[in-house]
Amino acid sequence: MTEGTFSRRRLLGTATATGVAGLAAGATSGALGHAAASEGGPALSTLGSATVPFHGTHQPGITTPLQSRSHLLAFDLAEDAGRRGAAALLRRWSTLAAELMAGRLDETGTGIADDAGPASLTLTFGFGHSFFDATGLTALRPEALRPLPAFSQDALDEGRSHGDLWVQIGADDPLVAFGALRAVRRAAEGSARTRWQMNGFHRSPGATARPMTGRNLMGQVDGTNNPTPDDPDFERHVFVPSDGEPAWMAGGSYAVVRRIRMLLDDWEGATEEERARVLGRRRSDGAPLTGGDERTPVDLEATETDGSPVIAANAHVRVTAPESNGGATMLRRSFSYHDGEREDGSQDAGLLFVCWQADPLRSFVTVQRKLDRGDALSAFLRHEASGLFAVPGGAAEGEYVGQRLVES
Ligand SMILES: C=CC1=C(C)c2cc3[nH]c(cc4nc(cc5[nH]c(cc1n2)c(C)c5CCC(=O)O)C(CCC(=O)O)=C4C)c(C)c3C=C
Ligand SMILES: [Fe+2]
Repeated sequence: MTEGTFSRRRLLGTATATGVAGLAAGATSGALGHAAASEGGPALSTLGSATVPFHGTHQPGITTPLQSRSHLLAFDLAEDAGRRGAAALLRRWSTLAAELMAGRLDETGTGIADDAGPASLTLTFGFGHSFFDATGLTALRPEALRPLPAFSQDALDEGRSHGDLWVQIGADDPLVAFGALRAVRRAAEGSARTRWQMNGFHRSPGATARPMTGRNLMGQVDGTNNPTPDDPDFERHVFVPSDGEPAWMAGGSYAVVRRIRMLLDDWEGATEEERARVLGRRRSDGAPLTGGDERTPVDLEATETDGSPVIAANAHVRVTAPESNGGATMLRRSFSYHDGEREDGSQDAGLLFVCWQADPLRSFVTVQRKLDRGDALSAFLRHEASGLFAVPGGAAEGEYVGQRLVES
């Protein structure tokens, strides 16, 4: 993370955080950012002033610490847009993203984010399976983008699934995120129409007494066993290598997006023991049932005195562990959502599950197939929408995202 230069604003400090592991640093700086407004000028806290670079090997919003607000959007190209229209749109979006992420928020043209800093704003762009037919680029569609298989527990709403283009917006301020959303939509006018939009949230930096892994709406500590950028195999698991196929995906990654509703009344009606057994970890502090604290590795071999496994055969952490899936690994970067009440009075709430990997067949599909066959947590979940997107590598200075594809 770097600091941008703001001639119009006074910065109160700096924030440094890189990668998912940097969440703690971001949270701490946010907490310190309550310093009062200085006389004669608006107070821009370290939370507001934090910037994430747009240009680089990888797109932002993948290893960036989770922000507290997100908008996920899919677009379908206008019928007459074609490859040329798509290229022009990607150029407009990239210019916009670079400006907004650097803190030039007046570029939204809306006034919504006036007075705010970029608040770790990120914009990430991807291509769905249908993009390639719509633009005549079918020959360049990656093998890895073939549609996900149907899973027995899927109840997918097609209107809220898939799409030619995908945009992920994240920011630590809701007005900044919404301003970016309006600007992204406006730039698409005439070239693409919104297919679906989902709005997510996560804990605000500084909201906890000490930086810690966030919780989902089931109250579980979620994200503990994510790979981190310091892991020697992190790049290999998450990003397409520089000599990978197709060449335009070098430095890119594949995002699987699933809208997973939680049956919160059922979950909250279960005992604490049952909830722990379902996951294989204690809900209170995220520690594995085999002992230690949140960071202690789960011991999948441990048995009770009667010989039964401490971590049940269908416990979520056993079913999803790389050891149970031939090493399959993904980076989970999910947001919670809440869209009010359903007709039956239950909450329309759950997880906008987003995971990142170099090979979705090897990672997400392998694990989801196993979950589909027998995962205790699945009884409390409903998979309602799905998308798979090829997210190209980051743009170099002077380049736009996806240029290597649409100009090849
Ligand atoms: C196909 C992949 C996965 C889906 C879908 C999924 C849904 C899902 N998970 C939780 C809550 C937790 N998951 C946890 C661990 C975990 N989950 C997956 C994969 C999927 N989860 C993996 C690969 C792992 C890590 C396994 C390991 O190596 O130990 C945890 C435990 C804490 C953690 O490590 O993050 C929780 C909690 C929900 C609520 C959910 C759907 C809504
Ligand atoms: Fe999980």
